[in-house]
This record gives sequence, structure tokens and C-alpha cells, in this order.
Amino acid sequence: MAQRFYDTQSAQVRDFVPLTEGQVSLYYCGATVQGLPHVGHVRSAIAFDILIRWLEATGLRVTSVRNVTDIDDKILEKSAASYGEGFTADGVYLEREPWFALAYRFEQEFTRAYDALGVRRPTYEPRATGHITEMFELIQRLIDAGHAYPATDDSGDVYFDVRSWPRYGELTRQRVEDMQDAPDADPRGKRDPRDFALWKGHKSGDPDTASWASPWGRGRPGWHLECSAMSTKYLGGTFDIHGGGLDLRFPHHENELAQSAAAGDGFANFWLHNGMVTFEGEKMSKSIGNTISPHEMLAMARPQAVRYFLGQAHYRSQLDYRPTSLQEAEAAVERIENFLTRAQQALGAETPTAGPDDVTPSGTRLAGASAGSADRADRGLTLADRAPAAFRAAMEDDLNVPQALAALHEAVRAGNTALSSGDLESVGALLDQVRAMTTILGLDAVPNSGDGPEQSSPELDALDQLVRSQLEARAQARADKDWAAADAIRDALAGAGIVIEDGADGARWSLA
Ligand SMILES: Nc1ncnc2c1ncn2[C@@H]1O[C@H](COP(=O)(O)OP(=O)(O)OP(=O)(O)O)[C@@H](O)[C@H]1O
Ligand SMILES: [Zn+2]
Repeated sequence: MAQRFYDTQSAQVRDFVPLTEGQVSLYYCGATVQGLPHVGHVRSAIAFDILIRWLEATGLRVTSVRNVTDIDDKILEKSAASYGEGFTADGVYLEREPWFALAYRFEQEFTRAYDALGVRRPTYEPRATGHITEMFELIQRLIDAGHAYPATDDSGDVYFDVRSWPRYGELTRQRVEDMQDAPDADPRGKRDPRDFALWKGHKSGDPDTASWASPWGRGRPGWHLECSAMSTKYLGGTFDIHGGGLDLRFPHHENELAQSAAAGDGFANFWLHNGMVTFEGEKMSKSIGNTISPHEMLAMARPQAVRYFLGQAHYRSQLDYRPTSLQEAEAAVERIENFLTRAQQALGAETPTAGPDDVTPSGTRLAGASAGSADRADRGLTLADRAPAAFRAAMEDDLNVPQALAALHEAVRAGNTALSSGDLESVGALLDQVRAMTTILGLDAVPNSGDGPEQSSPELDALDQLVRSQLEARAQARADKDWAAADAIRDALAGAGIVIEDGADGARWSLA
């Protein structure tokens, strides 16, 4: 079966054929960094992380972009309302935390949360404030094409002219007449109340630092424009997939599409939207105040269980948080881990299973990459090929993670049966399948400590590579039953203050 995705724009499940063979370009909307992340934000990022991991597992090269909205009304409001939180670099106390400092502080909190839950960093993570020039260019193209105009009052705003663009409403299949008014400006300066702001003129009371000189006067960009400018800068005028939460479909994505298409860009070939995390049925949202932070969840359960919980539903489904949710996720993770432990023990030292990919400096219990992965790659097998057919079929079918997890648990069950009957050949094969599946779902990528890859540094990465090569040589020595050589490597590492631990999920190293 070919890869298929549900495309929100056509409201159909369509075959996915990348625009450039072998490559995928993906843009997904990141955070407006106005406050701490909640698990709804992280669920969205995990959904796209799984998508990227899966596409890469099938052999595709993915270029991913996730923006940071670091200028916005809400950021300015939070800054204005902050009190006693700001310090300059020399420790001088500021009464208000400047908006740009507040935005950078919360951006780091998002990064920390993503790292703690194994969301890989995107290829590019552009900030809106770094792309003002690209936004000017896009506005100018729209004005030149007759689809945008400076406000007819003295606000300094520039609006998109929805009536000039007959395709407006195509993403959410709405008629202009039925649409809500755009709330982002005084309707007196607009041709139509639904016209939305591309550029917002500087208002008295806004900090001077929050406005840029533009051909239309000082001001700042509209949110929708930011994503159009950044996605096409990094991915080109036409790219494969645009993602984000379902709550962004209208007006945000509708308006992005209108701006880019009216400026002459093909824009996204597929639109993928993740469902909301809800709390007692209601969207988890800062404005409602019903949020749970990743930090709070990590205090209740291991990161592996939190990742499992946030990634387990179909990405398009709503995911409701209930008090028992994390215990259920923990039980599922333990079932998988128990099989991995018992399988490794049963296979024992006779079959060294610690391939180079199994070794991480911080160590993971759900180690995913497998025994002999290098040789399988030599034989032209992708990671996806190593997963069972039922798993692959589920992932090809619009990323059906619940069914893919059913295949994972089925392999664990079969593995436990093989263990009971002493069928070690099947145990080995199933172990490899389970590891491929946990790797694809990113379950093995979660750091044990909530602090995540922050511990990494160029020095640590270099050391990690060196130690890995030593561990690879040691694994080979053990495979050759050259115990003296294996021990000598271990002793040399110990002499350098590096402790090796042979765990159920491979060899790990740490500094003594
Ligand atoms: N409860 C949620 N469940 C799933 N995804 C969410 C949820 N809330 C936000 N997202 C997604 O997270 C990404 C970043 O969101 P953004 O910073 O725009 O948050 P937001 O929607 O303004 O959040 P809030 O409503 O809490 O202020 C977007 O793709 C958004 O759709
Ligand atoms: Zn966006």
C-alpha cells in the first residue's frame, strides 16, 4: 500500500507522493511563546515528530520547519503585565520584563519540554522577528497583485482583501458570507470586516521596540503572514505538508493559504491537523486555564509513559486526559520493557545485541535501535522494513498509531510466548521488530531524566562517538569470543573514568 494522509483541504484521504522524489518538506506551526507550554502543545509536536520519524524510517529525507511566534499581542500584553521579572544581563532589575526577553525565556521552556519528551528538533526553527524583510516582500507582492491594501483610516494597518480572492474559504470550505469578522483591527479602515491584517500599525502605548519601519509606516506583522513568509523561505513556494493543531484551521491556516496562493505560490500540497488534548472534554488552553504542563505530568509519571500517553491516539483524534491515563500508559510501557529485558537475557552474551545505536550517554530503558542494524542497512533494509507488515500498513494508512501500537503489543505477546517455549530464534526476530517499532514511534528517544538532551555539548557528543566506537569494538570482540580483548577495552575505558553498564537494552556508558 502507498502512503496515504487525510488532507484537510480536500477532506479526503489521498495518496502521498512527495513533490521531489525521496524528499519531504514539512512546515508545522510552533508556539506563540507567551507563556509556559502545556501538554496540548507537546501533543501537537509529538504527532509531527512521529510523522517525521516514520517518513525517515521509510527512507525519505525530511526537511522540517517549526516556527516560533515571538511577536504577538499576547506577548506584549504579558510583558506589560509582568512585574519584577526582568533583569538585564548585568543583573540590573527592570520593573517590566521586556517582551523580547519574555518571548525568549518561554521559547526555552518549550525547547526544554520538547527535549524532555523526545521531540526531535526541526531542521529549521525560524523566529518571526528574524523574517520581517520577507514579510515586507510578501505584502508588497499582494498589494501589487491587487489583493492587499493599506487601511483607509490612519491606523497604518495593511489588510488582505478577501473579496478580491475568489478562492478565499477553500481550506475550511466556507463561503465568505458565512465567515466570522476578522477581529484584528478597527473595521472602519477595512473594505470588508473579514479582511485580516497583514501588517499592524504601531499603536500608542506599544513599546517602540515592538515595531519596525516599513513602507507602510512603523508597525509589526500579523500572525498569519509570519507563517506564510517563513514556510516559503525555507521550503519554497510549494511544499509537501503543512501541519498544526485543528484549532488553527480557521482563521490562521485559511489566511496563510489565501495570502500565499494570492501571491502566486502553490503552497502546501497536504494539510494535516492534529486533534486537541482536552481536559474533561474541553480544549486544554491557557485562556481557559485548564492546562497541565509537561513538567506536572513528568512529576506524575516517567517520561516514557508521558510520551506514550501523548503519542498513542490517532493524531486526528481528540485526546482526553483522565486521572488514570498515565497509569495505563505506564502499564503499556512496562509490558514492552519487560519483554525487551527478558528477551535480551534469554539471548544472553552468546548473541551480542548491543549494536552501536544502542548506546546512549544518558541511557534509555526502551532502547530501540537494534542489534545488527548496520548490517541490515547494508542489505538495503530500511527501519520501516524491519517492522511487521501490520505496523507498516497502519502507519501508511494516515499514520494510524493506535493500530501500529496494536501491532507492537502483538509482537510483544508473541515474543513472550516464544520466550515461554524457549524458541530463541523467534525471540530474536521479534526483539528486532519491537525495537524497530519503538524507534519509529520515538518511544526509545525519551531521556530518563526530565532534563533531556540539555546535557549534551560538543565535547560530550565527541566523547560519545569515541566511546561508541570502543563499545562497538568490544561487542565485536565478544561476538568473536575474544574475551580478553573485550575486557581490555572495558578496562581501558574504566581507566579513563568511563563506566560501562551492560543493561537489558544494550551497553550504556557514564562518567564515573
Ligand atoms: N490543547 C491542545 N491540543 C493539541 N494541540 C494544541 C492544543 N493547544 C494548542 N495546540 C497546538 O500547539 C501549537 C502551538 O500553539 P499556539 O502557541 O498557537 O497555542 P494556542 O493554541 O494559542 O494555545 P492556548 O490556546 O493554550 O493559548 C499549534 O499547532 C496548536 O494548534
Ligand atoms: Zn502558523
